[in-house]
Amino acid sequence: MNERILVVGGGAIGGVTAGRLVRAGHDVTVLDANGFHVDIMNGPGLVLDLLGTRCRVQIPAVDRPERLDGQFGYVLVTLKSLHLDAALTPLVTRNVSDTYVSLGNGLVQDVVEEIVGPERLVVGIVGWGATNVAPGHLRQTTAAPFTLGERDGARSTRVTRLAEILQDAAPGTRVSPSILGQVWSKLLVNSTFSGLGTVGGVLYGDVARDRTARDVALRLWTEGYGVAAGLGVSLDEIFGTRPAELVLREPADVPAATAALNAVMAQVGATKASMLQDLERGAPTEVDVINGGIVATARRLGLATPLNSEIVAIVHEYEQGQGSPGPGAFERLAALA
Ligand SMILES: NC(=O)C1=CN([C@@H]2O[C@H](COP(=O)(O)OP(=O)(O)OC[C@H]3O[C@@H](n4cnc5c(N)ncnc54)[C@H](OP(=O)(O)O)[C@@H]3O)[C@@H](O)[C@H]2O)C=CC1
Ligand SMILES: CC(C)(CO)C(=O)C(=O)O
Repeated sequence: MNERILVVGGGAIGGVTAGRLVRAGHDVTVLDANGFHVDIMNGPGLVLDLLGTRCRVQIPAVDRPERLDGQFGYVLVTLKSLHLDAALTPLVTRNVSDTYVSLGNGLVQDVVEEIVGPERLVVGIVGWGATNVAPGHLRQTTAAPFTLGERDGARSTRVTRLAEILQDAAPGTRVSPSILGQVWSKLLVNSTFSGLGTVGGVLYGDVARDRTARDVALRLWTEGYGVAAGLGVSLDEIFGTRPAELVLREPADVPAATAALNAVMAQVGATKASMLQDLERGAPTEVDVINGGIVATARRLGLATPLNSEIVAIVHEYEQGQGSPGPGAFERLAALA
């Protein structure tokens, strides 16, 4: 079995994953569009702050697909959604691999599948967080496994072996027989806490500490949960919590839902949403596949998602330079709730 790994997008998630895999002895190449970042990977090596411990790792890297040689057993797709088409189409044309692993947030597996075809798709989600500090410098901020799966739930040889390999980057990595349940559970986390962290300009944990934001968070979660239920997806446990525990059906649910929310925060409270990081460096965000993914699915199902729609609108305003992240956004959302 070909175990060469190509990581496409050597930023926060891809660069940390590649660095950890190289340190564990795997055959890894990174394809990244940023030539300066690539030169550092090939030269002095990436500076990686791994949960408080700094190291430097050299990683073979190229800045364009024509510079890749041979075939790869796995292509790990760790790109922002806006770059998927430009990055993956040339790889498919060059037939570099039979397996592409979609690891982005939101409903990106659908976009990856469109480009690579259903046979070549493995779906994954990333439980841990990282920050792209600067070219050549990445920081892993929280620890949690990857979860992987075939769309049809099969425990194939390729996904089983990939989970073994990725254990070396994120211990606890596993194969799920219901990966779409995982994708949607993660989507609830991202739409709620990345959505609110981004509009408010705060960490996940700060959303839970702010009374107004916390109240909106539980309503936003409940809105997304209703869409997943409408779709018939059975949601998997995420960060040790069953998604139903954060749902508000009546006012009496607030204490238990708040306790469940705090349990999630105990694991990921230190996270700065990657959408917020994008806004801070003036880059477009992934809001259209995160909160926008929920809105689009809801529309197909005839469901209303006012809070998710408002987050999409607010983030687009910020992207266009109208306003900037701050707690005023929590009040704007609370007024809708
Ligand atoms: N950061 C996090 O904590 C988490 C992120 N995710 C998800 O993982 C995915 C990746 O996010 P993240 O690692 O933060 O993103 P980053 O922006 O840090 O990394 C993406 C990298 O891909 C490069 N790139 C852009 N276009 C291309 C291209 N055409 N070909 C090759 N490389 C390209 C970027 O270069 P340049 O910077 O020059 O554009 C950048 O180095 C996203 O979907 C995100 O939502 C999931 C869980 C956690
Ligand atoms: C860090 C993590 C995993 C939190 O859910 C994430 O997805 C993000 O910030 O984009």
